[in-house]
Amino acid sequence: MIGLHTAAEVRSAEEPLLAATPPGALMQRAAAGLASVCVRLLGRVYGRRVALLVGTGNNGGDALLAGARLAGRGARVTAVLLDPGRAHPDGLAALRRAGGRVVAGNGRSAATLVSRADLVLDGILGIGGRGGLRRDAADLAAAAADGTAVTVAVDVPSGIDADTGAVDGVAFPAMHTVTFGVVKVGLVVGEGRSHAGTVHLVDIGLGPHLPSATAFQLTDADVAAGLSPPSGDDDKYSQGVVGVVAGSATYPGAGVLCTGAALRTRPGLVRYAGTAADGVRAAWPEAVVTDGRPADAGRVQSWVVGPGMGTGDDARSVLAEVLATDLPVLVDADALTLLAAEPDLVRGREGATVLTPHDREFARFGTEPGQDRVGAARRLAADLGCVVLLKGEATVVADADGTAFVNATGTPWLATAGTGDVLSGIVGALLAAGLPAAEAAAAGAHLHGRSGQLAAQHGPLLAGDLVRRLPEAVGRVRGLGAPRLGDSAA
Ligand SMILES: NC(=O)C1=CN([C@@H]2O[C@H](COP(=O)(O)OP(=O)(O)OC[C@H]3O[C@@H](n4cnc5c(N)ncnc54)[C@H](O)[C@@H]3O)[C@@H](O)[C@H]2O)[C@@H](O)CC1
Ligand SMILES: Nc1ncnc2c1ncn2[C@@H]1O[C@H](COP(=O)(O)OP(=O)(O)O)[C@@H](O)[C@H]1O
Ligand SMILES: [K+]
Repeated sequence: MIGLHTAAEVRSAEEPLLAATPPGALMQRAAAGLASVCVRLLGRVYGRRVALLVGTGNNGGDALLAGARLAGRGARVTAVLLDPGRAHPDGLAALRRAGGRVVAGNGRSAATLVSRADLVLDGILGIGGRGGLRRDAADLAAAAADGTAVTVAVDVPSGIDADTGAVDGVAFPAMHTVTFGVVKVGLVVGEGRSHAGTVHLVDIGLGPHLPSATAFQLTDADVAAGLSPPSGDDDKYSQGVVGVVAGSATYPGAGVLCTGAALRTRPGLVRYAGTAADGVRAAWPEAVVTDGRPADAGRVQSWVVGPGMGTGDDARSVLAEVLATDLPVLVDADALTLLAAEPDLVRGREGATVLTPHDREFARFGTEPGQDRVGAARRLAADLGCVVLLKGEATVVADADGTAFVNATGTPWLATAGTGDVLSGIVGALLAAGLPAAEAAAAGAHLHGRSGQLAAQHGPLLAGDLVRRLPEAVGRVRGLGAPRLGDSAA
């Protein structure tokens, strides 16, 4: 698991480390790591044009010291100072000693220089930044975006909120972010994620001083740990039986996709109850199907309720029936609309409840998610005593105790009808397999994203493609690679 940290957590870890290291040593570690990523990105350093955007804080100091290292290897480095009287003195001196040039950042010539550079290093603001970029800085960020340079943010893209990823106005558009000590939450979620590009982590020794993280990103290995294959003692029941209430006579597709996703994630047994029974039976002969109520379906270890089932009285009574059990229940789509009108249906449930809203469904519970998506998911989770999975480019999962996960997988091609129904089936299967609810939701989002990446390798994907690629996604996450003809079934 990758811990995601806030600026305050970084500051608290820096304090003892700064006290225990010689003055300037930490910044030199950061600058060395930063320069080495820049060297890799440039390939050849000698003669390349490097522009440093330098603000008034230590973030600008990092850029200047890294620039000095690049100048020492023959790069033509120019520092563009946003506030020439307040640039980091040691950094400035080092750059000058290495033969770098310095210009003021408020003229047209500075913008031209930036637009013609091979590499632009953004050292305007780091974790001390507040709010969006001011005029001069915003013009330079625009020049970098319009030019052909590789754009690299120092620690965080200037103008993003390091804790939330929120952008107030303009922020630096980085292709790469070289971040120090820990991955900041704001680099992987919301607008911060798209401004950060590829994140490179440079170890500066913060580890022993860091408080435990409360937000995490799962890796393939973390997800694989929850996906152990069946043992010789297992039978179709012991793997966890999923109950699906989804789709309707008018919209059978949601039932078909959700049931298929549950089957393909953990093919023990899936029971379906609902009015799309004929469609589900035809698509998935492996499922046990009834057109009756959930109670008629037989025993299950988790329920998935909501996709395409409608919001009428019958749907409401089915939702209430499922929520009255003490089993884990995933509530999605139409069931979320019903629940938003009666949130007490989930407060105080004995079994876990996972809500999987997209932004519009989330807003039905009272407030828009806004730019702090982790905070918004945490607040709703705490209010309702549920796990909240807030969908998006980076899906966020929050547990009622504040533990959060930000998903690292996926592709914008997932923005197509029915992919949410597939996610519900995947998470339902993981809940039935016994994973704790927040982990099931986070692992489900991870697998869903991996399946999306596989399905989108050669172009657009449909929700059904996601279902088909799920076994391969599970195999890849477990490190098994793509199966070849002749491989043994074991
Ligand atoms: N403390 C340390 O020893 C280390 C710090 N590091 C670097 O230091 C950075 C943090 O440095 P600082 O605390 O100096 O903070 P910053 O470098 O983020 O700069 C803060 C300064 O910018 C001004 N400012 C804030 N918002 C602004 C805005 N919207 N427009 C214009 N000016 C604004 C503030 O008044 C303050 O003077 C980290 O992000 C990292 O890059 C690294 O070198 C590692 C070691
Ligand atoms: N731009 C995007 N980038 C990555 N994933 C996305 C994007 N837009 C949507 N998704 C994902 O696609 C799925 C869409 O779910 P949802 O909106 O419920 O669709 P539906 O109701 O049609 O099934 C979610 O898992 C969401 O995270
Ligand atoms: K920066």
